[in-house]
Amino acid sequence: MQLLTISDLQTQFFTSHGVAHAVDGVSLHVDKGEPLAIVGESGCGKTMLALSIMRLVPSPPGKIVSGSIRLGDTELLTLPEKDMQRIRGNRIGMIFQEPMTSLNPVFKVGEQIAEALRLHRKLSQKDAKDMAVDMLHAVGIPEARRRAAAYPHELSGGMRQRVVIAMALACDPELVLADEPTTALDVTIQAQILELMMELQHKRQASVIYITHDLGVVAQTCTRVAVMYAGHIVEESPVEDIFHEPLHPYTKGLMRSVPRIDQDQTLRPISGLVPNLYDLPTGCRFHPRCPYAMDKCREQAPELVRDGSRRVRCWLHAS
Ligand SMILES: Nc1ncnc2c1ncn2[C@@H]1O[C@H](COP(=O)(O)OP(=O)(O)OP(=O)(O)O)[C@@H](O)[C@H]1O
Ligand code: NI
Repeated sequence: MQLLTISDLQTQFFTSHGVAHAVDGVSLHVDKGEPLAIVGESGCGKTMLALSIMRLVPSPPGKIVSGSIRLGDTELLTLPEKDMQRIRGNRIGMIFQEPMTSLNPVFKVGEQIAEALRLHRKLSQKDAKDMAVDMLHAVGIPEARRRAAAYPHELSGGMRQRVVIAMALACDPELVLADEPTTALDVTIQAQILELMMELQHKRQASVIYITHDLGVVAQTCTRVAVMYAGHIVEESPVEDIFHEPLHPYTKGLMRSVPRIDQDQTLRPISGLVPNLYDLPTGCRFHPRCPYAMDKCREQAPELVRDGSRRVRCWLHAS
């Protein structure tokens, strides 16, 4: 069953350089209880896709220009702002890279979680406080009752991110948007936080959109992967398929850039740069970096074509 259905979404930035198509005709769905990964290099539109779902695109200069985003039966893009406020933090939880973007430095962490519960779940002061402590305990914070009285700056980065996860999950959201939730943390803490998120996701049957640069990270945790390049989805596949046989040359390049224990440890990033969104190449947006580029790729843009459970935007796979 589909929980989130995005159709032909266009999110653009209007600046003195021109118009950047940050999210350029994205269609994507997430099933109930499913963890979906979105991967791609910096500047491909991953964060703007997530912010579009929350209706938090910085505006101006950004704007959702067209398309549809449905959460269950609710069309989010036409919802009045006050109804959207009831969805944020309640039906949709958010976890960002930097925990301090979600935490208020002047309130105790337990109070911040309790406040969300009072607001969305209409709990009494005491019940909200108790539940906040339970949540801190659930995300593996030791001495949760004592830590609930701490201010964000009194906690380590890893503990702060756990607080953010506790806050994002407190109201039992149907959908969690996690935008590089562990990038700012130590590698060992990263693995712990990831495991914790996935355990909670599984327990609560929440859908998750997990945004990351790192294909390696998604291998064990997600069921499906969407690969973004220059505002487009260029491939979407079940996770086993994408690791076994990536279809798009860009996905192949991303896979090769993942260091593997069983092979040599050298990183082999894709050569060349992500195109400037204000000055896109003709034809396929990846052709200047593509080792398989043909004349056709320079001239005509391929469509995202479905093939069974997979979708790919590449002339090599357009039969
Ligand atoms: N405040 C802004 N003003 C103008 N353009 C912006 C702004 N924020 C984003 N953009 C445009 O949107 C594009 C997509 O940005 P986005 O943050 O979604 O990338 P991303 O894939 O999340 O990258 P990263 O992996 O670095 O987080 C950028 O390349 C840029 O052209
Ligand atoms: Ni981003």
